[in-house]
Amino acid sequence: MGVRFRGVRFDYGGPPVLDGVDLDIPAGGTVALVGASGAGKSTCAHLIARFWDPTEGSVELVSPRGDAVDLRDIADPDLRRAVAVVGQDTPLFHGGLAENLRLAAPDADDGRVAEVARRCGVDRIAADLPGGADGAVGERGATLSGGQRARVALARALLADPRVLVLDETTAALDTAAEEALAGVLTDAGDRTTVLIAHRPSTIRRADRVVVLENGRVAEVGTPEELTTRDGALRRVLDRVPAGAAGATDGAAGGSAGPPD
Ligand SMILES: Nc1ncnc2c1ncn2[C@@H]1O[C@H](COP(=O)(O)OP(=O)(O)OP(=O)(O)O)[C@@H](O)[C@H]1O
Repeated sequence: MGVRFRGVRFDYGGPPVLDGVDLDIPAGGTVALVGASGAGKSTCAHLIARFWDPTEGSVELVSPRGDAVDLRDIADPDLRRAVAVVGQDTPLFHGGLAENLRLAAPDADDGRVAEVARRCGVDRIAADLPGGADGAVGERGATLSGGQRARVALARALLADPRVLVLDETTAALDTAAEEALAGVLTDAGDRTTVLIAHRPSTIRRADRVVVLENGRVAEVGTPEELTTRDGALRRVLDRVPAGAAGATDGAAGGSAGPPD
C-alpha cells in the first residue's frame, strides 16, 4: 500500500505547518522524510495515521494497482490495521516483554512473536531481564533504556504486520544493534511501505528515496546518493543538525565532521 499526499495544507490553528504538500510514496518503498526541527515531519506521520485530517487536500492509501482511497473513506479499524506509527516514545505498560509485544497482535502465535523479537533484538533484552520475556519492564518500560524501548516498539508494530509503517525518529533512539535490526526489517519488508523520519545520515541512507520538507512544502526529492552529494535542501538540514543529535556521520553525508556512531 502506497501513500499519497495531494495538495495537503495543515495548521494547528496558527500559521500553516504544511502548505501544499504533494508526496507520492510507492507501495513497498522506503522513504526518509527529512527536515529541520518544526518542518512538519511528525505532522505528516500523524496525518498518515489520521490523528488529524488535512485542512485542505487529501491523504490517500494507494494499492499496488494504483487505486487510491482517501483516508477519510476508510473505516477506523481498517485504517488502524493498515497503518502503524512508532513514535519517539511509544508507551509500554508494566507487564512482560512478550505481553507488550502482543498488544498490537493478540492472536499472534508464539513462533511468530519469537521470530519478530529475534529480528528486532528484543530476545537479547529478554535475556538480560530478570524473568526473561515474561519479566516485567516496569512502569512505562522504566527498566529499559531508550534504545531498548525503541526496539520493543518496533517489534510490536511489526508483529501487527501493517501495510504502512511510519517510524517517527524511532531510529534516533536505536543503538547499533537495533540499527542492524532495522536494516533487516527494511530488507524483509516485502510490499510494506516504510516511512522513516530521520536525522541520521546512516538511517537516511537506508531509504530508496529521500523527501525533504522546508517551509511547509516538499523542497527536494531524490535518492540518498543524489541528495547527499548535491548542495541542496538535504545538505542544509544535515548541516544544521547538532552533531550529537545526528549520531553517525558518514561518507554518504559528504564527510562532514561529527562524532562516530
Ligand atoms: N499539537 C500541536 N499543537 C500546536 N502546534 C503544534 C502541535 N504539534 C506540532 N505543532 C507545531 O507544528 C510545527 C511542526 O511540528 P512537527 O512536530 O510536525 O515538526 P517536526 O518536523 O516533526 O519537528 P522535530 O524534528 O522537532 O520533531 C511546529 O512549529 C510545532 O510547534
